[in-house]
Amino acid sequence: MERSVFSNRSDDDHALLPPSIGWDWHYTAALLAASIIIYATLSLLRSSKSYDSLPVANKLFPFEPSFFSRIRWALWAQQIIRDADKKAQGRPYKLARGDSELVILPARLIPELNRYGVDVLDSRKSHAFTLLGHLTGMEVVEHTSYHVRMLQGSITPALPELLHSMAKRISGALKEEFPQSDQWTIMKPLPASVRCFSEGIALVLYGSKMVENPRLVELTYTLTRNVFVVAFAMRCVPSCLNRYLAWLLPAKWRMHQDWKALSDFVIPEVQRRKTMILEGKEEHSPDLITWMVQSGRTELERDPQVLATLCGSVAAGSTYSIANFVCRALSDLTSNPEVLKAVRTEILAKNTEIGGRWDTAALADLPCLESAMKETARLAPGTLIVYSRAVKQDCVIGGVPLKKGQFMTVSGPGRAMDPNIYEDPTTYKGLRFCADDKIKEHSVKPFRSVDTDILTWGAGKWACPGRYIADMAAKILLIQLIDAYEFSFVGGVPLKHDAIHEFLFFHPDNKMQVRRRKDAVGISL
Ligand code: HEM
Repeated sequence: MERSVFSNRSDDDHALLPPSIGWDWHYTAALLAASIIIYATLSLLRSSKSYDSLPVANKLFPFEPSFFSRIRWALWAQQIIRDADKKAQGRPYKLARGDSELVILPARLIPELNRYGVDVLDSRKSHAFTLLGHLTGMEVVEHTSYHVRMLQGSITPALPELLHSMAKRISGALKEEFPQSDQWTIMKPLPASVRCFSEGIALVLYGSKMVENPRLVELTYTLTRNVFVVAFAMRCVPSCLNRYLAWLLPAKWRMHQDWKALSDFVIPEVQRRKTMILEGKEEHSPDLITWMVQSGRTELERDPQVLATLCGSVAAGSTYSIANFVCRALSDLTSNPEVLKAVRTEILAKNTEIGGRWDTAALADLPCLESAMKETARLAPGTLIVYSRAVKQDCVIGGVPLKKGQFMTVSGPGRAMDPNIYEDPTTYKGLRFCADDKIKEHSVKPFRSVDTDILTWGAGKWACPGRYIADMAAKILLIQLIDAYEFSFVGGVPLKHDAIHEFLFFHPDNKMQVRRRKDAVGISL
């Protein structure tokens, strides 16, 4: 009997096998059916293990693969949360985000939530999870809040001292990045604003000497951009694959280079400042590195690599957030010329009153600008879900059982668009907070304060620790832009905000027209 050169089986052996066993569609169909049954059973078992009976948003049927929730959330988060809030009518529900099922609690429970410590509801773990810390190089924020403590306890009180040096850097960048012509010029406001704020943030992070290095300032925004590209793209991919697929992204490689470059700047500087302290030659400089070097108590807080990573993570949380906010505020003011006029009149009057000598008290005394900023933040917050926490211990909040390992959060629009709190909530009313009957109530709740109705900064002990910096930096840019420029939309078409996952943003490619105002007084802070 002749044998195939490729096989050592005889033809008789083949005769014993069922014909074309590998490709028979019956077997394929049986395999598929078995997989579906196993998957459905596992899904049902998983959902039967659920400890609550909360309705689930963004899931079409109980055993829908989570990949579909992921993609829908990445593309249509605004619509999903709006519909879910409407259906829930202030009751808790769950949101299938694809990476996990988040329990969405109503904002009225925030006072009760605030009573729990980080051992029960952990913001750090939640931030690291949301921004894929293991892929973006920011995993360390899960283990320490040293940078948060320094921002709250050292940088914020030093802001009056930082005002003029920050204003100088932002104003210098403004002249470079915004057109100087009095003819209408088309430009992209987001990248221009990002560069302005990177100057201010780099000053806060590294101090007045290091900020002179343009590459370090550039890293403040390129690292941020790459971190977010990696996080946004990989949030669309099942968790088990993202560790590998991330390497297909050019942004991931660029991000690695940026982290390395940042460490090369920061680590020697940390060592230098440590040596100065040992030699009793401590320098006074109100910046994050100086304070972190001076105050580190634990091994982690003294580790130069950790300090470099914490600086990078603060940059990631700040530059684009402020720039997005300011561009949305400008776009809202451009759509509402009567509000812009009131804000401009107020700024010019204040400038005259103080003889052009701006300080933090003057910045805090602009009720029309405050109101316009609050209204922009109310309608287009940086993120649709706020107060996100990882549950570290079983607990019951507002009658809802939360289990260790779950994530909980609060819907921002659910509160900020509530018609019981805001009249005509979907309409932009830039001066709503400084109207005669509201000004008293709102003067004690300025833009920078934690306001559990608008939730711009989250709430509680772990609300945004950079809000005072953001408020000051945003006002420095807005005041100068509003004095010096007129704005209009290209083709007269107003700009909308974009969203990816829960993040709302002003698209970097959005264009606006600007021209210098002939009667600008040239405010300089
Ligand atoms: C308009 C600009 C900004 C907005 C809308 C914003 C908003 C937020 C929100 C909603 C949170 C989460 C709070 C929570 O979990 O309850 C947060 C966290 C944070 N923000 Fe901001 N932020 C802005 C600017 C800044 C700036 C300028 C800095 C620093 C200079 C900063 C640093 C941080 C940090 C470090 C955290 C994490 C806090 C933690 O781990 O607990 N942010 N921010």
